[in-house]
Amino acid sequence: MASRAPTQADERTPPALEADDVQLRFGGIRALDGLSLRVDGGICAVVGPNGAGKSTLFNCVSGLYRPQRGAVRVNGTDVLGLPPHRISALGVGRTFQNLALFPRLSVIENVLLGAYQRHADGLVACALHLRRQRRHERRLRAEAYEVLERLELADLAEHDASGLPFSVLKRVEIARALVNGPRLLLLDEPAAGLPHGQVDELGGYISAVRRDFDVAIVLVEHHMGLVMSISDRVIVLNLGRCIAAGTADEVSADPTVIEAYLGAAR
Ligand SMILES: Nc1ncnc2c1ncn2[C@@H]1O[C@H](COP(=O)(O)OP(=O)(O)OP(=O)(O)O)[C@@H](O)[C@H]1O
Repeated sequence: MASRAPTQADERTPPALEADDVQLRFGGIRALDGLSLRVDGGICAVVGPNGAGKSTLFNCVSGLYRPQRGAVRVNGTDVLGLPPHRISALGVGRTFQNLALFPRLSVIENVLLGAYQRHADGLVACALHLRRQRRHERRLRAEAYEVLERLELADLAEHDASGLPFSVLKRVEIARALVNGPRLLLLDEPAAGLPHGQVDELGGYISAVRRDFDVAIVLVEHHMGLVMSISDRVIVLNLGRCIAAGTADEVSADPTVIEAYLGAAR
């Protein structure tokens, strides 16, 4: 495909995600050590050896951790110090390394939990206005159902999460992360625990979500086959810093990256 010169609109669009000199220490451990990176859109993989700071980065972006220094911007808005539900309302959805679904709730109830997250600061007001609350609940349920339909999961809406295949639960978790219409979706190791044969299918699914929901996706992933096949860009972290960024081919040929992985394996 021929490349085109960036337009003025492109230049004005803030990055989907930007981290600027972020530092987060746990006691003597520097989990993020002056991390800076920029994600403009598409599918961007964040990779790196164990302990590089990948999950810590996600936890800072989604408001679970608060760095001691630096800035994190989502679509140009500074999110540091905001609580998770405010960040969710600003258009950030995420999944977790270990499935965070409630097995005894139905698929749609699990997805609804994602929608309630956006309204966390309005719950008391809702409780005081029950009729309005019921209308509100119906609207959220309709939104959740629509996401399930778009992800071809609507047939399972009333099914308990328990008993569903692991690969389906992964999709339900993605549905929950999409219910608030995020502009940035963080996927934490989506391939973890999947048999090898199902990883390609998951890759196709993530690419379809990116297209159909018009959302920028950042994924932390150890499965290099998945990273190489779906990522527009790859960012490599080591020891809490960004050591390389580029296409999958560029970073996999980068001597600094090879050394970081070999060093971690020694
Ligand atoms: N809550 C915490 N308390 C103390 N140390 C932590 C905490 N969270 C992360 N760390 C430490 O911060 C560093 C970065 O951890 P992080 O989980 O972000 O790495 P990662 O790149 O996601 O690793 P992995 O690929 O193994 O999941 C590690 O040394 C880890 O032990």
